[in-house]
Amino acid sequence: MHEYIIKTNHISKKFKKTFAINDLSMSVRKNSVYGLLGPNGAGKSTLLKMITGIITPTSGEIIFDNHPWSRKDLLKIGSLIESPPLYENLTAFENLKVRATLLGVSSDKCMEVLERMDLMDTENKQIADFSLGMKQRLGIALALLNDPELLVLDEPTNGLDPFGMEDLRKMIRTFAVSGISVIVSSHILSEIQQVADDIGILNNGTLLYQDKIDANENLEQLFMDIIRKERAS
Ligand SMILES: Nc1ncnc2c1ncn2[C@@H]1O[C@H](COP(=O)(O)OP(=O)(O)OP(=O)(O)O)[C@@H](O)[C@H]1O
Repeated sequence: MHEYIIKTNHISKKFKKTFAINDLSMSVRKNSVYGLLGPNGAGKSTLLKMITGIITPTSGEIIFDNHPWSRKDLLKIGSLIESPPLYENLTAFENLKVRATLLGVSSDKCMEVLERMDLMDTENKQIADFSLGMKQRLGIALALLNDPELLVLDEPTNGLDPFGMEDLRKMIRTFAVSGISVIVSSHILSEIQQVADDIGILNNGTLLYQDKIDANENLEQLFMDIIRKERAS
């Protein structure tokens, strides 16, 4: 079995004259949670949009499961980037059913992902009556419909209260143990510390650090040191 679900080899993304991502090489281990950290504007969303095919790299290569990334790999990649694409006038189940029909996936699968995201009792509730936390979880349920091998979550806890954050953290951990690798971005260090196996620290489009993280590490100190050093150079 190959060790990495995704690797980027020297990828860059240039918008007009500026590089949002500059010569970035990262490796995400299979069945792990990779926490992508970086201050606002560091390039986190740009990187995740390249992995999920929303934008194309200006240069470099993305390797998915040991072969060059192609659009058909999107069938194995689930994502929640920015806000979840939900129809406010439909129920949770109906929202799932729309995507399931497109993917040729059964109604049973819709129920399975609802259960997995702890939304069983809300299947007939309209999205307009959903809390932000429920919407985020439904967004992830949508991303799970095609049984992805990689789940990409861009700041999924944004705007959630501490309970909502904790719920989501627990769910993210269950993905890694059930064979779904996860990339999750955040600028909240404690969030990432509690959920990630590995971290990458991004600043100004450059990956400054990538390594395993354990619960005892002072991530805040590490993050501040790395970013300060970079800003001083
Ligand atoms: N479509 C675009 N056109 C021009 N510049 C862009 C575009 N998308 C992103 N950028 C620029 O690229 C840089 C990185 O932005 P990006 O949104 O990837 O950062 P981020 O780390 O996700 O930030 P945040 O934490 O604030 O969401 C920023 O300077 C941003 O202004």
